[in-house]
Amino acid sequence: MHGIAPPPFPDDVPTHPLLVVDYELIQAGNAQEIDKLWKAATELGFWYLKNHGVDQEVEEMFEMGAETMDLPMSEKLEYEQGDDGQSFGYKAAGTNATDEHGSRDTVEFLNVSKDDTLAYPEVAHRTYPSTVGARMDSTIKPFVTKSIEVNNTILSVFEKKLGLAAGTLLKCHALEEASGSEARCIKNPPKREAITAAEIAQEKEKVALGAHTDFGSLSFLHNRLGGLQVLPPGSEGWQYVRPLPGHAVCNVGDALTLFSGGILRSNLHRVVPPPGAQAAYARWSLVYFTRPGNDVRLHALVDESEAVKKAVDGMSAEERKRFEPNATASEWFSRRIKNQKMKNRTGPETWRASRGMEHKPDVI
Ligand SMILES: O=C(O)CCC(=O)C(=O)O
Ligand SMILES: [Fe+2]
Repeated sequence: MHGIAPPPFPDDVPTHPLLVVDYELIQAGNAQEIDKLWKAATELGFWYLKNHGVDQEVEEMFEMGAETMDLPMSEKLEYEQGDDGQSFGYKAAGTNATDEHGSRDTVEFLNVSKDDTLAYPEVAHRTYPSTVGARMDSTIKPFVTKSIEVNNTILSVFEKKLGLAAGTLLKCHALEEASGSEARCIKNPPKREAITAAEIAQEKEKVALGAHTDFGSLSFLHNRLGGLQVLPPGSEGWQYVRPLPGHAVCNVGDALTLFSGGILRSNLHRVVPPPGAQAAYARWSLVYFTRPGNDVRLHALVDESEAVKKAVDGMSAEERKRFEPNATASEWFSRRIKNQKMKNRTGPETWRASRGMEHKPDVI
């Protein structure tokens, strides 16, 4: 982020191309662009988003993240995530499992709640390090507000495409309702040496953030260095997503997969160290997660949409059960958060209990 500019993403590393969606055209209701977004969201569940207009806010959020991670560890730990099954606060590196064997993640991050941001200076859920309060009004609120706008625009496209009445999905993500929605700033520390294409091919790189699907509805992600990988449907191997300047990476999470009866795809992804010479640099990323209101029940909206009903009717009985998890958004979320924590681990079963809508639950 600071100092010398990192080298570019290497050319000899295979990447998975994502469709590029133009946010301005989506806003303007351009039918062709809406079809492209729909294709991306239903086939891979990931796409690039350009012309989203949040660049300045993203830069400032990265500054806030760097200021926070530079605080003494003792201060950061005062604001560590609690045991309440919510993810807000600071997470130290190595505190989550990345797989069922208990390998540890290498990322530290700071999660700032949407509710705390909008309520500030009142406290909705919890307090944060001094660096957060100092930038709540100038940096965090503008980022959160604009990200919500972008994600809500996309939600309303999905709503229409699924044949749901206007406002059905937006109501599940009402601004004034308490939710797990949050901004996350992530730091993965640098490696001493470059990671070669041969090592990448042999999958020798250490996983920084284990294979997962996102818990909520929509993720609006900004990164600069490589490291994000997707496991495309039908593929056996992980593939890098190349960061493109000015382009966010957006993806669908479990809640939308559940609401849509699997029509919208919540795809597996993970983070490994950046490839090639980029590995010697700290990797920063920033996400805004839109998640349903805490009390919203997660289930396929079969009574509200013919398309969703048809999708669910076409499933095996076993598959259909996965789409009736009998959980509210907050129950779904806290189960996943708690069971990935190393300190709650009793064995492989703990990590397995953290799984969501992954199509290959065992992959790492
Ligand atoms: O850092 C990234 O590129 C992705 C982060 C991610 O997948 C997450 O925080 O859920
Ligand atoms: Fe993710």
